[in-house]
Formats: sequence, C-alpha cells, structure tokens
Amino acid sequence: MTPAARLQAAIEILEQILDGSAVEQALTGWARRSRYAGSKDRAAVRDHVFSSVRQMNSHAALGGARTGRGLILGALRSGGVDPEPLFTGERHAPAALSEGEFERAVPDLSIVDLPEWLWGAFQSSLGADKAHDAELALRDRAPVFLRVNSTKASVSHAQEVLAEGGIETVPHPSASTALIVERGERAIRNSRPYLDGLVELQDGASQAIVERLNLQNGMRVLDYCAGGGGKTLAMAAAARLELVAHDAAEQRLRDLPERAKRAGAKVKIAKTHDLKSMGRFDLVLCDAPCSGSGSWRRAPEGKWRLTPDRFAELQDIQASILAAAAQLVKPGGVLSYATCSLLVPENSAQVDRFLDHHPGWSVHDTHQWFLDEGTDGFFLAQLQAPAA
Ligand SMILES: C[S@@+](CC[C@H](N)C(=O)[O-])C[C@H]1O[C@@H](n2cnc3c(N)ncnc32)[C@H](O)[C@@H]1O
Repeated sequence: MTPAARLQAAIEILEQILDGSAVEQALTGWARRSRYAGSKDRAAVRDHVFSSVRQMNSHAALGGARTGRGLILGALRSGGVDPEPLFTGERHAPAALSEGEFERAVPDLSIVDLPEWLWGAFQSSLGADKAHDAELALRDRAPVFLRVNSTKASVSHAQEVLAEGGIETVPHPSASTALIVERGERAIRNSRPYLDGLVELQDGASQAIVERLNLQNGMRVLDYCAGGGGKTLAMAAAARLELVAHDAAEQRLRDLPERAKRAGAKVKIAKTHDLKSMGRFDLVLCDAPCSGSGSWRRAPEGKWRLTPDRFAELQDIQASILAAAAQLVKPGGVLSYATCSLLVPENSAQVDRFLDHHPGWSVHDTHQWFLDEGTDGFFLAQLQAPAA
C-alpha cells in the first residue's frame, strides 16, 4: 500500500469508530477485508487510527471536521506534513482537498483531548498543572515495557537474549525488573525469551506496584481481580508464595494456566464460591476495574466512551470489591488496592470511604504514579487489617 492508501484506510476505519464501532473491532474488520495489506501496512494504519483516537479533539480542530477525513487531515497538519501531495484522489489515495479544506486552522492551545466533564475531573483530582501534563501525556503512544522474570533470568541476561533476536532494550527506573523496548517491539511475541517465559509484556507501574507489596517467601496471597494474570505472574516471580488467582469473570482467567506454565509459576485458580472455604490470606490484592484513565495512551477510546453514570457505577463496584475482599484478609494482614486511574474518586476517596466503614483498619502505604516517569498512571493503597 502507498502511504496515501494507508491514510484512506485509516479514514474509513475512523468513520466506523465515530459511528460507534470499537477500535479493535473496526481494525480487525478492515484487516480481514484487506488481504493485500502486509504487516507493515497494518501497523501503519493502526498507528494512524490510534493517534487520531488519542487526539480526537485537536485533530478534528486542525482538520476542520470530526470525520475520518477531518481527523486524518488534522493529524497530518499536527505532524507538520502538507496533506496536498497525499490527498490526490489517485489510485487508492484520499480525494483531493476541497476549497474549504485548504484553509489551515490555527492550532488552538486551549483544546484538550478529553470530554469536557472529564477535563473537570482531571483538574479537580490533579490540580491545573498536573492535569495539563497528564492530558498532554495521554496524547502520545505508550512505550513498550517488558518485565524480566527474575526466577528465570537476570535483567542483563534477558537483555542479551532479546538483543540476539533484534530486540533492543534498556532498564527503566520504575522497577528493578522493568525494561523499555527501544527497537524490535513487533518481534517480541514470537521471540525465544518471550516464548520461554523469560520476559512478559507489562507496564513499569504494574511492576512497581508488585515490588511495593514487599512479598515474602511463604505468604498466602490472593489476587482478587486477577484478570489476565499480569500481576499474578509478577507476584509469583517476586517470592515463593502460596498464590491464588480469582476474577468475577472466570473467562478472563482462561489463559492464566498456560501463561503460568510458561513462566514456571505455581498459581491456584479459585472460583468465587470457593473463596470462603480457603481460609484467610496474608495479603489480598484488588487490582480493581476503573476508568482506566492512567492507561488511555494504550486504550484511548476509553476516554471518549466513559460516561458520568458509568464512572459512578465503577466507584460503587470498587467499594463493594474492597468490602468483600477485606473479609478474606487475616487479622493484621494487608489489603492492597490498586487502580490504573489518575482520578481521586477512584483512589484516595475510595480509601477514605473504606476506612469510614471499617473501623480498626489503617493505611500503611499509598502511592500515585503519574505519567511523568514514562509508565502508565496507577494508584496503590495498602490497608492493614486490625490485629485479632
Ligand atoms: C484492572 S482488571 C485486572 C487486571 C489484572 N490484575 C492484570 O494485572 O492483568 C480488573 C478485573 O476485575 C474483574 N472484576 C470486576 N468486578 C469484580 C468483582 N466484583 N470481583 C472480582 N473481580 C472483579 C474484572 O473482570 C477484571 O478482570
């Protein structure tokens, strides 16, 4: 495909997204219908689409319309690229620019790439400066992080074997196991170190959260919202634990046994009705469902689809998860509450709400990761249960 044909494909996919299709669904549908597109074409089209979903407001303003065509025009202008030689209407290129489209919008620095109500929530949660920094950071692509599985390799050994497959990495200060991929990211999933469980794809803040749990050999640990098991496997590598994974949506745990085998980790999977008979745990991690506001670089449609009602509903879910999980913590044990959110109502306000309803519990650690260190935005609070 020519660069112009890739732009036309992105225009059509963005139209479907604006009509309500999920981003991944629209991309997969296009890829199925476009067998002629090679892997480089698919990657380029994907990059165009994600970049415009991240910067929907600013690209629409620069392109003069909130349409697929307007977004791609705006994207080119925002990158300093003249659209005229690409918008030729020849072969599979986008149609030539109309008279109105020649007019250049002046970049408007007051535009934010968030819906208005969320911009208000960002400002009240983070303060004006940090809200501005976070909103700008969310316009960019997230770096690719790897976690070195320290039960299988040292960081330097993992880097060496990754480099043999053309994957260049550097250690990242967010966690002792974290690597940033500088080159070769598309080769990761088929690389030997990935298939042999020496490395996993995992954001640096997720790794940092697990380091902060201070896990010790012999602890009984429950990952209450284990999902795909990213943090479960990081915990398994951090110490020799009696480790149980649970998720209300059992199908989300489907791949965990296979992933655990690859990583050489021992994890027991528990259904909700099994939990009560399993005794109490030294530590229960609740990596709760949330707005995802700290990870909107990776899943940018979340910021446009989230509604105030859903945001309120998520907060109720978080409170009920914390209340249920607290009953599974031993006296004196720890309930660790994590979200990939930057917003106070899901984070410290949720902790305050829990403490109001659970006398005797105390907070012994809280930390907010913003996007300024390169990781996703995350929050962690560690709550200690009263002694018996
Ligand atoms: C943020 S994701 C977890 C990600 C995962 N810990 C990881 O590191 O890959 C939140 C998970 O909470 C689960 N969940 C939602 N409601 C729940 C509930 N009431 N009890 C337990 N898990 C729940 C969701 O199915 C989802 O998998």
